[in-house]
Parts: sequence; structure tokens; C-alpha cells
Amino acid sequence: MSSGSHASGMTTIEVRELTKRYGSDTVVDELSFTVEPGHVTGFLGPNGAGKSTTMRMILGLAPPSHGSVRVGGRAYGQLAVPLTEVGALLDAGALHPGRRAEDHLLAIALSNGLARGRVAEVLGMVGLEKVARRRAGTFSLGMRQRLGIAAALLGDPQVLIFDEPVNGLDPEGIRWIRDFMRTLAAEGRSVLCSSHLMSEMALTADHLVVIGRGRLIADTSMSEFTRSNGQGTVLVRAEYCDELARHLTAAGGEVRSGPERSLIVSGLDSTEIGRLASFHGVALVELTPQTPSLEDVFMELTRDSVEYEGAAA
Ligand SMILES: Nc1ncnc2c1ncn2[C@@H]1O[C@H](COP(=O)(O)OP(=O)(O)OP(=O)(O)O)[C@@H](O)[C@H]1O
Repeated sequence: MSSGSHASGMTTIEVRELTKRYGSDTVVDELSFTVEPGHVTGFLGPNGAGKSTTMRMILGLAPPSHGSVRVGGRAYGQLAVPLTEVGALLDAGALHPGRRAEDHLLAIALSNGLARGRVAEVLGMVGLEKVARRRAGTFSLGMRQRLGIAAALLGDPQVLIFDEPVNGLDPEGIRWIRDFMRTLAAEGRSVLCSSHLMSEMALTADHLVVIGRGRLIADTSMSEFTRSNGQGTVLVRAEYCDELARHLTAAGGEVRSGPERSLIVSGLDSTEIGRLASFHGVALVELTPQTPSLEDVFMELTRDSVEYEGAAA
């Protein structure tokens, strides 16, 4: 059934100078990035940044004003059976409420020339086999998401696109989707997942593409992002706080008071602080590097684009 076109493993998504204009609004602006196989790539940006529009262009649902998208080296329109190349979960609400889960999947399978046996397989993969005969209208949001994912997997595609898949889910549902995406990537698939929450991506993504106002802000591995943005402050507690604060300031540190009589130090790392304290004979009670939350870093990164949006509204 599968076209076999991904035998080469070249199942990247290549976005090049992608641009979308609606009237005078440039919603996606010269965006270029690559989604690699074997990773979950987090597609991050504040609301309205252009994530959904970009995903719709990748899926051939909206024509670019300029630039191109290639999936496995080809434009979406050139894919013989698109569902076998790229699967997507865009809007879990887009389900016929009266239709049984398995009939919903069967209709998609048959209209795409896929084997009917695949329906039971994907229902099993997402853990919906026991409710296969229930009508989609009776499903919880988490179940509808699973059904949407089952549909995306029908053609066993090497590329998967999820638009805000955990929005509105309970912690158990969020965990399930997160683990599932990681499993799909571990199988060698390319997984692109959008979110407006950095904290969510930090637990899910290996790679990050951050956009604001339709423009690329960052394209980096998650570990590099954490490393380069993780230099925060150091929380210090000492028996003679004031004396230590003087020494730290003299050594070029910036010191402010923290909770419970602690000092929050920036400009010096914990090793330097420990050595200074030892040199001056001040006993330390606590020395704890503080990592800024990635959510803070993300908000700082995209602040300009959010402000612009607010100002323009
Ligand atoms: N069909 C359209 N016509 C006009 N403007 C549109 C259209 N589709 C999207 N937009 C505008 O494009 C901008 C980006 O929307 P998009 O949905 O891609 O952002 P997003 O990053 O996915 O945000 P969200 O998470 O809020 O959906 C928004 O300002 C939106 O109003």
C-alpha cells in the first residue's frame, strides 16, 4: 500500500522562505527551517504567531504567497498518496458526532486507497480498540484527540504534524500524547508539534523552532537552548550575609536580597562565590544555582512580537 518513497529515510520537512499574506497582513514572513527525522521538533510561538498557517501550508491546505515547502523532497501536491507520507492532527473537533470511531477511520482509509485492516491497527495503537463502535460525539476531548491521531497514522506516514495537540487535555492525556510523540520520533519519523507553552515543549521536543509575528526567532536543539539560556543567578545563604554581600559586590557580582535572608547573585557563578566565601572565611549555609524557567526565556524572546500584536490590535 505504501508508496515506498520513504525508503531513503529522507523524510524531512523543508520550509524555505515561506510567506503568507492575507491582504496587507504578512502572517508568515520568509520562514525557513527543516524538521529532521528521529526528532520531535517543537514549533513554538505566542498565539497568532503564524504556527497554524505554516502547518496548513505544509499540508497543502493553503497556498504560500511566496516560498516553498517540501516533504521528503517533494511538494505536497506531488505526493501520490499524501496520507502515506504525512499525517496531521489539526483540529480534533472536526469529527462527525454521529459516526462510530471505526467507521470514521474506515471512510478515510477507503477514500485514500488504504487497506481496511489498518483501521483496527491504528485503533490499537492509540488505545481506542474497546470504544471502536462508539459514536465520536460521545468521546471526551482526550478520546477525540486519540481518534484524530489514529486517523493521522492510517497511512503509516514518516512525517507527522500536530497542531497544539495537548490544548485542553488533562494531565494524563497530556502525558499520553507526549509519550506517543516521543515514540513516533524514536521510530525514525519526523514529528512537528506546535505549542504556545515552552514548559510543555521542554518535556517533549528535541529541537525547537520559535516564531513570532511569522518570523523565525530561534532554530536550535532543546539542549543548546537550555544551556545557552540557563545561566541564571545563584542563591546564597551565609552566616554573615552582609559581609559576604560586600565581598561579592567588590568582586564584580550583582547582589540583591532573596527570600528568607538569602542573597541572589548574578555575574558570578557558584564556584567563584564558593571560593570568595572561603577566602574571606565566611561560612556558607547554601549555594544554589537558579535556572530561569524556560517559559521566562521564551516570553523574553517573543516579547517584541507579542507587544507588536497588542499594539496592532
Ligand atoms: N484565512 C485568514 N484570513 C486572514 N487572516 C488570517 C487567516 N488565517 C489566519 N489569519 C491571521 O494570521 C495570523 C496567524 O494565525 P495562526 O492561526 O497561523 O497563528 P498561530 O500561531 O497558529 O496562533 P494560534 O495558536 O492562536 O492559532 C493571525 O493574526 C490570524 O488572524
